[in-house]
Amino acid sequence: PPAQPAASGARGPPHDSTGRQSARKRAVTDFEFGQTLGEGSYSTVVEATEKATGRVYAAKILDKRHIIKEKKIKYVNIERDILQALLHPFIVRLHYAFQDSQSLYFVIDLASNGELLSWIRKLGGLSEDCARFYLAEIIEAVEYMHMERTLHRDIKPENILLGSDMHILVTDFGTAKMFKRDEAEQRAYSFVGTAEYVSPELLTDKAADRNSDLWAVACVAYQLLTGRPPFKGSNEYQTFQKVLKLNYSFPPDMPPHARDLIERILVLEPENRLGSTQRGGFGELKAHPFFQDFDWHDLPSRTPPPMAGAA
Ligand SMILES: C[C@@H](Nc1nc2c(c3cc(-c4cn[nH]c4)ccc13)C(=O)N=C/C2=C\CC1CC1)C(C)(C)C
Repeated sequence: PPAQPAASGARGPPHDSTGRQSARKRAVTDFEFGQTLGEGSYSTVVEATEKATGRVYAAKILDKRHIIKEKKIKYVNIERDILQALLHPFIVRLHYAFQDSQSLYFVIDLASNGELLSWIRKLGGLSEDCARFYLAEIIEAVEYMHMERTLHRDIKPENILLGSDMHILVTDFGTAKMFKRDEAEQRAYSFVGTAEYVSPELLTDKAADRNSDLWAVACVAYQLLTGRPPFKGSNEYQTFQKVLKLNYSFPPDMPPHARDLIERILVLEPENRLGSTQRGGFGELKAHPFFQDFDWHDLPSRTPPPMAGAA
């Protein structure tokens, strides 16, 4: 078509042939890549500044040859589809996806305050108020994923990031599972998460469901307060043994309500966990005495408590 006259004023995103509004494609040349933020098993996450706007994002860069060699194409497509489908203030958003000859690029929200794990390690565990606030945000994010028929399957403090406003941003959906609308079976059999957060049923009959994410949330709750996960062996096998035998203990200074909440979730039978699907979901978690007087209304617009260490 003849060159379009330069439109005056701001133009909305161009319309493609079907007239639908389509976000303009981006390319590698639209960005300046900066420091490495994190390394995944098949990816590197780096800072990425969009030249035209100065906006700073995170770019997850995957090496195509490596993905193909390791037969991970399916996981890459799953992650892209799930990131595009999940829209929630506490979940990272995919802004653009493109590729060049050797890499795939996902341009994502930058979580400029890094991984929750770093804060837990730096402070040796959070104050009860901070732990309560961040556990509440994690519960909301996981409850939303489950309502969208998605299992995360690898919830852990490394995958819970903090934005510039210090609210959480859940990430790393490469091993998540999104069930189709009509898919009756809400159990997934193909993946085992990280040893310290994996649920017993995953180790015995490999079947993960929402109650497996719930188990991981309880492990994170324990770690928020104590600075370490409840099940930790000297190697992965030892850790698995501790999980299967429910072999963990609380420090004496564990706040009683927090101990009660975690004890009621770290139960071997998935359906008997507080907050399990069979018991009606996360509502009974939110009603637990640990959250007494906690205001669950509109968490994204609340100011997080100043990050503080356990007393
Ligand atoms: C968990 C992940 N680490 C990370 N993934 C992402 C970060 C991120 C940022 C920092 C950070 C920021 N400031 N200081 C550290 C440290 C680790 C990060 C970010 O900002 N935005 C999106 C991310 C990931 C998007 C992914 C869903 C596609 C691994 C370890 C797998 C690389």
